[in-house]
Amino acid sequence: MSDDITKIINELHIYEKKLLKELEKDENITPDKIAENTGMDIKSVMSAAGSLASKDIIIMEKDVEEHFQLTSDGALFADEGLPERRVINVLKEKKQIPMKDLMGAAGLQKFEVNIAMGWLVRKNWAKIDKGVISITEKGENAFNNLGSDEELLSILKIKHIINPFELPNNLLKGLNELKNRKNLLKDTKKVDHSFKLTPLGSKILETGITIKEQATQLTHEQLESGEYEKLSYRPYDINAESPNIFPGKMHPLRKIIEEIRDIFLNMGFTESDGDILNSAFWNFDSLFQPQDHAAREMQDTFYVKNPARVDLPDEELVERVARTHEDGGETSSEGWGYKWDVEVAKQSVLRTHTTGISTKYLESHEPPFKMFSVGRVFRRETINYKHLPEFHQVEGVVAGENINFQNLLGILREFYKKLGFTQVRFRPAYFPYTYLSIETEVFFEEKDSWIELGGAGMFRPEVLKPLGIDTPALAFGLGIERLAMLRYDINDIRMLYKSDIKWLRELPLDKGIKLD
Ligand SMILES: N[C@@H](Cc1ccccc1)C(=O)O
Repeated sequence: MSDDITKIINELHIYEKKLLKELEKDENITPDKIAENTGMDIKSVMSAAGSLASKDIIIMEKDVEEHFQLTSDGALFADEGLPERRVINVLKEKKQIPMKDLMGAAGLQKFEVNIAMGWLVRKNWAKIDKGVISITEKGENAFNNLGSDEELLSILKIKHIINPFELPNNLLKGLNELKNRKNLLKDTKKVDHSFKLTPLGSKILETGITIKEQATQLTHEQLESGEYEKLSYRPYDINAESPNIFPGKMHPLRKIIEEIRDIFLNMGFTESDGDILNSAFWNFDSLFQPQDHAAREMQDTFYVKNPARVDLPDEELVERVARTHEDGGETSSEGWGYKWDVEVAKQSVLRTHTTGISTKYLESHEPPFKMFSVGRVFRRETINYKHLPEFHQVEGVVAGENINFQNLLGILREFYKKLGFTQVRFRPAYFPYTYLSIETEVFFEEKDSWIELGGAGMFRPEVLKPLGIDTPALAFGLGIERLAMLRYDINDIRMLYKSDIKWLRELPLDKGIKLD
């Protein structure tokens, strides 16, 4: 216990100690007096007191004192008498006054007439009948006797301010009567604080507190001379509550993109990128996607008006691609058997996938290589909880003599495993540019379902040959937003783009399955 007390004392702020010392000298000391004695300002006294109270060392008591003063109407009535009194003074002799003569007869101001009549009747000092006011017996008696309200009024006239607790009962009655009248009194409330030691507080004082100046900021000299060793320091309460701080951090989508980049870089891939504004040639034609393919339709693809056409690469390459579309060119394929149109290939589009980056890379690099790329893609989708017209893909291509379908499955499995998804499966799919083609799905336990995350396959010779590649090449293009939704447990893809500050602040970025 005494250990605890010492600990509490050690953690007291110097202002708290000063306040306690003052209380030790005089247990009825006021906050103002403490401020005066210690040289602290009153705010510091009150906050030290608040802090002591929160630690149960003192109790803060609040005394609210109410005082009453006269308003200007009140002061007028105190000087001249209440309006009904002034009427009685005249009625005592006249016995009756016609109502219309009241103002002149009793010397009332206009606003006092109604007040006088009201209270004459309420106090039963007069009766009104057919426009004539006549005095009652009670009124006769009142002539010589001041009411308690009037007595209080005359006291207020001299004292100006009174505290109800100081009044005897009869005057308290008078106060209540005056309070019931409109506009005669105003009250002011004064709050006084007083401090009482709790048993813990008394114990602390018994143990004894010493006030030593404490070092708050060390100077270079104090450190150098070793003086810091002799200074006294106030210990910190490391369990004290602290405000929440929300430092800047990476956006969750950016975070997962960075993770994905790390994974591929660590797997020995080279990063590449491409333009968002692309020619249909790179986006579609280089991928052996026929010019009447459904994916090229206006309702799926954003065609750009300005520039409406994009320059094509060198003519020989274009020619090789054209021939492959028409009759298979140098490949053993028969092609699509239609007349290829260079104008269609020149159309400018917002890339619908990142696979065009891979064909461009294949065209300008010699295998063997492993390339990946992360980028935004655009499709004409109606916005809903699952779809956005722009999203991210991670694209990859691996080309070399011995590259095969097994390698593709292995790379995909490895990639998802590193991201924390261990159950991956592949389903047959179709893309015009790959054979074999697959869709990859990962199993998401919390939803107990398989979720489709992207396409992959072995590039067809119709793609590779015109680009000058003679080795096999595997390729994949995987959605990133869906992975982010699984990782951060959100059901609506829009959350990733909404800048919901509460969600962003509270989301733990390291959430997710731990990597090995
Ligand atoms: N480009 C395809 C994915 C894919 C990439 C590479 C090979 C096969 C498929 C898509 O957008 O879904």
